[in-house]
Amino acid sequence: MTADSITLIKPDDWHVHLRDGEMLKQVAPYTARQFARAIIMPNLVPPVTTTAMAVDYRRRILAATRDYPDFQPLMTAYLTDDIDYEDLIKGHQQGVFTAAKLYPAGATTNSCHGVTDIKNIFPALEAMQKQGMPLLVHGEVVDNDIDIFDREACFIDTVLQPLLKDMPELKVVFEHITTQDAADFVMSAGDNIAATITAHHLQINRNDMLVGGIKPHYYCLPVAKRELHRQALRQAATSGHKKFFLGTDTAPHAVGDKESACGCAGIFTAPHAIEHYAQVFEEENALNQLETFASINGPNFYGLPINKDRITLIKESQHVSEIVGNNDLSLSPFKAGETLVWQLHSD
Ligand SMILES: NC(=O)N[C@@H](CC(=O)O)C(=O)O
Ligand SMILES: [Zn+2]
Ligand SMILES: [Zn+2]
Repeated sequence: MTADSITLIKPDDWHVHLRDGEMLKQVAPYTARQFARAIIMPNLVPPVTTTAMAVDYRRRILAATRDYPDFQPLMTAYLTDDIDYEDLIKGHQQGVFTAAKLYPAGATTNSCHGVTDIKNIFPALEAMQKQGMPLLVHGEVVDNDIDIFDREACFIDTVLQPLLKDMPELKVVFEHITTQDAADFVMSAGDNIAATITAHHLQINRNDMLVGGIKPHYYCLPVAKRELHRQALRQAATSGHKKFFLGTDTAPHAVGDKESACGCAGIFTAPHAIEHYAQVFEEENALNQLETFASINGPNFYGLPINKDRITLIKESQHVSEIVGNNDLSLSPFKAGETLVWQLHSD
């Protein structure tokens, strides 16, 4: 390993939105090019709630990534108040569902079919706990009287901690954490609790989104917080601690849906995901921890094998396209128009 080139075990992305239809065809190859496996989020319209739907969706993903035949999508179920938990567990046992996702109803994009009260899904959660099937959570409360910047911290106190009291063995991934509160909570919790951290929450704080004009392409949920939280996330990610791993939460929306009077939440980080992370780790003098975060902690938590392939990143600057896609569907990648330090070497 030299300072201008690093080789890593091929990474996995533990939080990805690939969407469907034309969008799926456009975005999936970016993820498949860099990552061996990806946890596929189920918030389609309609959401992926049954094993049969997941099998179909996986087929469409494999078709969209046929140029990368080794890419493995890992499917998740979207939990609803009336989820059929026998089908859910059967899907897990058959190897279709790797995990299940909890969206509090109304918390984020396409979450209107989400769970209105966690008690409604206790039978499913009890069965998951017994099976060792991970629960992935969008950790924000939705109460109107809770400030948007406090919604993650409030979720810990009012939902997550009580849940873990009732189900102390449940495996939980606290997705896309954005606060020091969440990082501290995960550190102090049992080994059954871990967290994903996005590249954008390591790079931007709320000033980047709001100072000098509103930047709709930096708007996502959970929303970026103040600088001290970004620093806490950088510390957690680069610590090498086994509880933190890579999950981009790449969440593409058409440019017109982002640049709108009521813009959608989600940042499209897939095109240069691993390169964004490499930049952060280098800035923190922690490139030697990148492999642990990107390629080892995730599979260890999920109980999956570590990948055998490797990737190489070279220190060679590159320009991020302003727009990708076509006229019918154009997308703005994270850091559009800017220059990146690292480049994924393609053979
Ligand atoms: N992160 C986001 O801002 N948006 C995600 C949903 C989510 O992960 O909350 C999306 O599906 O667009
Ligand atoms: Zn989310
Ligand atoms: Zn997401």
